[in-house]
Amino acid sequence: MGDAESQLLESPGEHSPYESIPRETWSALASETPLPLTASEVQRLASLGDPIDLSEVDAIYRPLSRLIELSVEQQRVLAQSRRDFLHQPAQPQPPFIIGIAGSVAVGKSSIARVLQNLLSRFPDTPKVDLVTTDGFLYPTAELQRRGLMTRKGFPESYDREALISFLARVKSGEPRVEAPVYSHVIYDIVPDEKIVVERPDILIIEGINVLQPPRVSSEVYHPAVSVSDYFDFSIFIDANHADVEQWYVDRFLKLRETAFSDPTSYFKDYAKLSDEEAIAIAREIWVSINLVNFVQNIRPTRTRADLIISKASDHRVTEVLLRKL
Ligand SMILES: Nc1ncnc2c1ncn2[C@@H]1O[C@H](COP(=O)(O)OP(=O)(O)OP(=O)(O)O)[C@@H](O)[C@H]1O
Ligand SMILES: CC(C)(CO)[C@@H](O)C(=O)NCCC(=O)O
Repeated sequence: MGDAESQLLESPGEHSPYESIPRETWSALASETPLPLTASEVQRLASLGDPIDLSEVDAIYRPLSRLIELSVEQQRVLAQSRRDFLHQPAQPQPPFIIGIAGSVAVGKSSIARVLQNLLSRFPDTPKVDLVTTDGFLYPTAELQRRGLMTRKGFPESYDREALISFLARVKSGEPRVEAPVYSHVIYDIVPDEKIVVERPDILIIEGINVLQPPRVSSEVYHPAVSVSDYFDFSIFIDANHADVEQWYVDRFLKLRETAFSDPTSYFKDYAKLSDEEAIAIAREIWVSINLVNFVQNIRPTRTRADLIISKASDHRVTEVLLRKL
């Protein structure tokens, strides 16, 4: 996409496909949003250990859960009208699929877990499953075979066909679909561990690659499917990349005290590093791998999302861009 084209898409204005909703306007919606958080739900959310401040959950993510529920309700009404028109019998509603994209360490998993909780409070969608695309990375042995160990997270490091087949099976209403599981501790796919998806009302799929366009070879267009073809709603989490680098380094330091100290950890040698050494290594990995991937492959997918959430350096949401209907 050329510079002028992406600017047109991203800057709010009459030709932009997005409307910009500043924080104050968005958070004011909380007072009109049903299902205020009860004391026990606040406790349940807090006990999950997610870093998102509970006042932020209430002000930003609770209105977002309502906005998403509106789409779920509308989709069910439309599906019923279509079946009536086509004289088809009633059928179970396939899962509503939400994609969450954004840089490594931008906070996708934290937001996804909070949304999973909030969405499951609505009577129409009690069963909300969450899957991360990390599980669809090729196992380390395969990445090594393909010479991709320094390209983890880049489009070619994922088994895209397996991911698309997983989504196709979930969307077609298969009763039981399995996804592989990735561990940040062993830095690899966990052998014999699977996450099982059994006809949820909503599936949230979170990962840096979920809005990647279909892969086309050479200049020739040919039929291709993209992961996002299965999405009913998509979200891009955006932040200044210098802030994300800091979050990445902070998480690396935290992991050094916890996961990296595990003797099975791929990074167990990092547990012995001084703060300064660990920070230097984290920055080096960030600059040479994750930042390059962000600039080349992740940020360009921003304007494929239905909703773009912008976060400030303290993780507070500053603006929401919503695709116009
Ligand atoms: N709202 C928040 N408030 C404070 N800290 C946060 C918030 N969201 C995320 N973080 C912190 O930022 C870091 C990255 O968050 P998280 O692991 O959720 O990101 P991610 O986008 O899922 O990353 P990856 O793609 O690498 O799995 C973590 O250290 C997390 O604790
Ligand atoms: C697993 C991914 C690709 C995405 O979560 C990421 O966390 C990652 O491992 N990136 C590779 C470089 C690094 O170790 O940060």
